[in-house]
Amino acid sequence: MDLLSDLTPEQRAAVTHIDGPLLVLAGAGSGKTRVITRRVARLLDSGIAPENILAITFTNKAAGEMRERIEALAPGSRVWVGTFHGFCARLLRSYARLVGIEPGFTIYDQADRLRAVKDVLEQLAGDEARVTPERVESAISRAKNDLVTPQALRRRARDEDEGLTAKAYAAYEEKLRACSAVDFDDLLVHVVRILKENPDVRASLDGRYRYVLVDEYQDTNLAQYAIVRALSVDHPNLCVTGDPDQSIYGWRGANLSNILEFEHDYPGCRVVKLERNYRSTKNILSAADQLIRHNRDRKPKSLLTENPQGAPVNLTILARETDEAEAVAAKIAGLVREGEYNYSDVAVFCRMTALTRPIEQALRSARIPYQIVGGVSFYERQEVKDILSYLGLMANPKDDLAFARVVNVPARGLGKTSLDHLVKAARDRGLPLLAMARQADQAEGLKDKAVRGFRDFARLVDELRALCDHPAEEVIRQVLERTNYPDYLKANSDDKGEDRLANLDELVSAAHEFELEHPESQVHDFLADITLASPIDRWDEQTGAVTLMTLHAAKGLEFPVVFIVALEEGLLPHSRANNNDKELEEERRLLFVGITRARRELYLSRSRIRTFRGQQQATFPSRFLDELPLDEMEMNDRSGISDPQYPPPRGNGSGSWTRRPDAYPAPRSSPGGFRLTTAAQLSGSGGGPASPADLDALRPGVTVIHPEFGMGRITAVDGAGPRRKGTVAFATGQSRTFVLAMAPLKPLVRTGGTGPARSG
Ligand SMILES: Nc1ncnc2c1ncn2[C@@H]1O[C@H](COP(=O)(O)OP(=O)(O)OP(=O)(O)O)[C@@H](O)[C@H]1O
Ligand SMILES: [Mg+2]
Repeated sequence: MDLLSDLTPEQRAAVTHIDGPLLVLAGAGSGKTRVITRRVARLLDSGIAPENILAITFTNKAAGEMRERIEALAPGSRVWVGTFHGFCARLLRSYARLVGIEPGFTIYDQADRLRAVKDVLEQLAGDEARVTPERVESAISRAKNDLVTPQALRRRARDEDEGLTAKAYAAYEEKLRACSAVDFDDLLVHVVRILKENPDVRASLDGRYRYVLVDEYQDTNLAQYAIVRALSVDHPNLCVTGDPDQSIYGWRGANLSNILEFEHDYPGCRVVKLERNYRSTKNILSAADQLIRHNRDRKPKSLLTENPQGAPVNLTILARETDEAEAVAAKIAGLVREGEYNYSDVAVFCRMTALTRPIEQALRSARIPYQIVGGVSFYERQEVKDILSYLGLMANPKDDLAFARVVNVPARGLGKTSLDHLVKAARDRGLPLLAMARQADQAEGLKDKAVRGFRDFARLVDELRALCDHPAEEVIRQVLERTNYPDYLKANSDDKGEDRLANLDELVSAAHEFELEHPESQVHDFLADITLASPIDRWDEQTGAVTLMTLHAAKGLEFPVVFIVALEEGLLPHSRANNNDKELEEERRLLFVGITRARRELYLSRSRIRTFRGQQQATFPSRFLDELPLDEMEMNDRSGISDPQYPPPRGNGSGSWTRRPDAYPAPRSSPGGFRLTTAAQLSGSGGGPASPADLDALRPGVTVIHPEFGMGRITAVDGAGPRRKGTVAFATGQSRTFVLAMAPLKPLVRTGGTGPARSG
C-alpha cells in the first residue's frame, strides 16, 4: 500500500520526517493519529528495526487500533504499541529490583488502592479522620504524578488535614511495599526513578527505543514527560502530536505546558501544523469553533473543513431526564429505521457515568442494543474480583489486600474480629498475612477454631501456589474447584446467580484467549493485563450497539451520530468548576472534545427538571449553550415548561452566565403541563426579604432563587422564629447560610399547568 498518496502535503511532511524531534500541533480530526500510524509504517519501510520503535497512545483501545493498522501496513512487524502504563509495567518487570521491588509485584487497581487508603486512614486516625479516603487517594495520586514524595508533602502541609493526608501517603507507601504491590501511578513513578538513578539503564533504553511517538501529548503529566524526555537524549527522534484545545485531564495532573514548551525543550524541532478537519460537517465544526473561542487561555486557531455543510446541530429541551432519555432513544430508533445508520454509528455522551442510567433504561425499553463504556467493568464485579484475588495471592503471597478479600470467601468462619487479631499479630512481627496465617497458633487472642481456619486457608493457598506456572485458565478452574466458589455463589446470590456464574465462565474464556495470544505467559502476566486494561478496551466496535460513554472516554474516537445529554449548569460545566476559570475552561474543552467526535449529526439536549442522585431539581441551561451559534442551529423546546425567571427582578444580571431571551422560545401555554414559576414571579415582588408565605415554604429540600447567587437548594434549617437560619447549596457549588427572615430567598413553587407562561 502506498503510505503517502492519500495524505495532504502537511501530513506527508510529518510522515516522511525521520530523524530529529517533530511536533504535530493540530486541531481535532485533522489526522494526527493517522500521521502517527503512517509514520510508524514509514519508519519500518525505511529500514528501521521494529524493536527500535515505541508508539504510545492514550488508551489501550487506541493502541489496539494502531496495532491493527500497522499490521495492515507492515505485516508481522513487532513494534511496541501501547499506553504509558502498559509500557512502564513491562519495563518495571525487568528492572523492579533497581527500586527495591520484587519482579513478581502485584498491580493494584483503583478499587484496591481505595481499600488500602481506607485501611491506612483507619489505622492513623480511627473514626476521627476529617478527610475522606477518596480525597486522600486523589491527593496521593496527584502527589505521585507530580513526583512529590511523602516527606515533601509533609513539609508542605499547612493544616491538620493536610498533615494527616501526608502521613497517610507515607503509610500507604509502606503498605504497598510490604504487600509487594504498586499502583497505577507507581508504574510511572518507579520508571522515572529507574531512568534517573541509573544512567546506564537510561542510555541503553534510549538506544533501544530510538524512535518514540506519542499521540495526545497535550494530556501527558510530569512523570510521563520525564519518561519521554529520558528516552530521547542521545536519540532525540521524538514525535509528539496533540491539540491544546483537547486537554481534558488537568484534574488528573496532565500538564499542558508539556506540549506548549516542546519547541523550547527540543530546540530546532520541526513543527507541522495540520489545518484541515476531515471528520466533521461544517455545521458541527462551526459549533465547536464558536464554543472554544470563549476560552481565553488559548492560541487562536480556526477549524476548517471542505466537508459538506451537513444538517444543523440540534438542541432539544425536555421536561424531565426521563423525557430526555426517551427522546434520545426515539431519535436513534428513527435514524436507524430510515436506513442511513446502524446502531453502532451512534454514541451518547454524558459528563458522568451516573447520568447514563435513565438513558440505559430508555434504550432498553425501546429495545435498542447498547454498550456502556466505563460503568462497573467486568473485572470489577464482585465474583470476578474474588477469583482474581485468589490468583493475586497465589502470584504474590505478600498481597495482604487480596488475603483480606478472600480469607472468608467462601465463608470459613473467619470474621472481622479474628482477622483483626491476625492483622495485629502480623504487624507486630512484620509478616505478611498469609505467613502469619500459616502460624496462626502463635497469634494472640485467636480462638482454636479460627486458628484452624487460618491454617487451612494458608494450606489451600500454598497448594494452589504450586500451580502458579500453569496456564491461567487451568489455574482459575482449579481455584473454582478447590474453593467450591460456584456453590457458594449459588447459595449467596439472589436472582443474579446465573449472571454471576456466567461471569465466571467469561473469566475462564478470557484466560483462555490470553493464553492463545501469549503462549509463554504466567498467572501474573494475565493479572497485569487485566489490571491495565481500561474500561474502554472492552468496548467492541463490531457489536452493532449504541455506545454510551463519558466525554472523557470519548477522546480520540469518532462517530457518525453523536448525542450529548444533560447540558445543564452543575453537570456541564461540573459544579466543581464554577469558581475556577482554569477548570471552567477545561470543562469547555470537554464539551469541545464531545462535539468534535461527531462526523455527520450532532444532537444536544437538556431537561428542565432532573432527578439526579435522588434529588429532584429544576435546572439551569449550561452556560456553554449560549456560546454556541444558536442562530445556525435547530432549536426544539418540547418541555412544555418555561424557565424560572432569571436573573430575578432586582438582580442586575450578575449571574456568571447570560441568557439570550430568545434562545429558548417558551411555549405559550402548556396544556396538561407542569410549570415552574418563582414566587417572585407570582407575587411580582422584587428581591427583598421573603414574604411570610415564602418564609413558611423555606424548608430543607426546597429549591430557591437568590438574586445574587442564583439557584440553589436548602440543605438544612436551624433554629426558630426570626433567627431561623437556612443553609443553601447553590448551583454554582457555593454553600451559604442565611437568616431566613432577612434573606432575599424565593422558593420555587409548583403550580397547576394552565394559563400563559411568563417566561424570562
Ligand atoms: N488526508 C486525509 N484524507 C482523508 N481522510 C483523512 C485524511 N486525514 C485524516 N482523515 C480522516 O479524518 C478522520 C480524523 O483523523 P484522525 O483521527 O487521525 O484525527 P486526529 O487529529 O487524530 O483527531 P483527534 O484530535 O480527535 O484525535 C479520520 O476518519 C481519518 O481517517
Ligand atoms: Mg487522534
